Amino acid sequence: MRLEDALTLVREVPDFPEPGVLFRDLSPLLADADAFRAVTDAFAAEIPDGVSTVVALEARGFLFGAALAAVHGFGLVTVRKPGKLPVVADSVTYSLEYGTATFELPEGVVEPGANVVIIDDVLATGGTIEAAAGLVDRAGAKVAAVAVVVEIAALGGRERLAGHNLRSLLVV
Ligand SMILES: O=P(O)(O)OC[C@H]1O[C@H](OP(=O)(O)OP(=O)(O)O)[C@H](O)[C@@H]1O
Ligand SMILES: Nc1ncnc2[nH]cnc12
Repeated sequence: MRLEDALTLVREVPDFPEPGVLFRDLSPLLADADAFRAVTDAFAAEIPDGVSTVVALEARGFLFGAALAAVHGFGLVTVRKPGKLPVVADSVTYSLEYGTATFELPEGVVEPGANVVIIDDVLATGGTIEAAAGLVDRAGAKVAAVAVVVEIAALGGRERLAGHNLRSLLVV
């Protein structure tokens, strides 16, 4: 399936999870095997040479990050919401379009000096990815690229992540 056809499966849901938010729901895209594969392959084409590791962000970033890592041969690091990891290297609290959250990085899985790519489903304000990039940076690794399926341009995430190599498959 062509990437542009796969991306037509992103669904818009008004007023979720709170009034005023237009939620971009990737469930229909994930449910279509050809579309999911097209997105996974499109991500792979965006990864710079020298990247060893995919850093995937809980929860929806896990889906795309794990598929990319498994199909295209990268290690996978999961950045998790609090209370899930038995051994935590570092944590950060951040705000996103509709609230605040905390991320934790597992101990001993980000190699200092490694080149990593951060994968998530949606870039909105950029708070989530900025927080994850901070964890990677403090672990001594390099964020070689950041890639998302959907970038919501009006929310300014790209500006907030200035200086990062940001790749978006769909800008809305
Ligand atoms: O650019 P931002 O304004 O930071 O928002 C983007 C983040 O919001 C969503 O995650 P959410 O925390 O809702 O969690 P989920 O993936 O666990 O559903 C989405 O998956 C991104 O991670
Ligand atoms: N509008 C939105 N749709 C889906 N995920 C989001 N994360 C933050 N804002 C979002």
